[in-house]
Amino acid sequence: MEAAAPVVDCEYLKEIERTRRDLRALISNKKCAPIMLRLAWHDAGTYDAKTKTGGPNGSIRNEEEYSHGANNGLKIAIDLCEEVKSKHPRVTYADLYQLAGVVAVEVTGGPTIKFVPGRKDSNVSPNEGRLPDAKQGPSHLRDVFYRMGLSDKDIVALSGGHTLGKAHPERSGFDEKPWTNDPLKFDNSYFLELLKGDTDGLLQLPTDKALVEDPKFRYYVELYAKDEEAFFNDYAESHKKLSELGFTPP
Ligand SMILES: C=CC1=C(C)/C(=C/c2[nH]c(Cc3[nH]c(Cc4[nH]c(OC(C)(C)C)c(C)c4C=C)c(C)c3CCC(=O)O)c(CCC(=O)O)c2C)NC1=O
Ligand SMILES: [Fe+3]
Repeated sequence: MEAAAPVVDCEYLKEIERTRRDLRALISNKKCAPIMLRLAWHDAGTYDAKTKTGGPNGSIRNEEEYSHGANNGLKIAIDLCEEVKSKHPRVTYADLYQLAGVVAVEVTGGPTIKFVPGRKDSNVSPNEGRLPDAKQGPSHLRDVFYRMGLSDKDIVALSGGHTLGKAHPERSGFDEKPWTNDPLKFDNSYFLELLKGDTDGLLQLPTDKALVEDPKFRYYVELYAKDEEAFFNDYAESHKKLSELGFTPP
């Protein structure tokens, strides 16, 4: 059942700013920026541009969806967001999760991303299998991200979000390793590590390695490794695009 879109009036905008402040405190105090960023992507990354289904609509809060294999561990982030939601009930889950992703990037030193509120919640969860499979390569990445309506540049820029966090064997089966030496600092070090190749103690998924194997992807990896400002600008643009898939700002 589709809920109504929120009325984005002056009061809603003030509530969004109060929510942003609470998210800044929560994410800083609990050092949970990586999992909050992953939650925001996993809600948005189900979008299908052809059928206009899925996308940033808060549906990941439903057990049917957070129980999907690719979402293992995200109930932790959903429960942390519930603490904020209970203080700001007017804010939709769809807006809350995307605002959490924007704040997660900001508090770890990444680019400021302009947040446009107004997403409506949906209780309809897409079937499992819309998020990319980390064990595959370039053509799979293109299949999944093109389905969302995103580009090669978006794929590489968004993968740079792996500058934060680490894998957890009990969630994805990968070794408990970060991608970079400072998993709580948002910077372009992920791309420098990709070009270095394997380093003991650091993680590179097959989909990460795909970015240096494919010449079109590699062009952007080399650009972002040498120019952090170019990465920040492109990341901010791709992050906003992903967080607004299927959403027409009021
Ligand atoms: C491009 C393909 C891609 C794949 C296949 C992917 C897969 C992937 N991402 C992460 C963790 C993971 N992912 C991310 C940001 C992230 N993830 C993501 O891919 C999507 C959503 C499309 C799959 C995007 C587009 C972004 C962008 C910012 C963070 C911050 C963390 C660390 C979380 C933590 O520390 O708990 C894991 C380990 C989960 C765990 O064990 O806790 C895996 C298997 N990430 C990818 O980029
Ligand atoms: Fe990821």
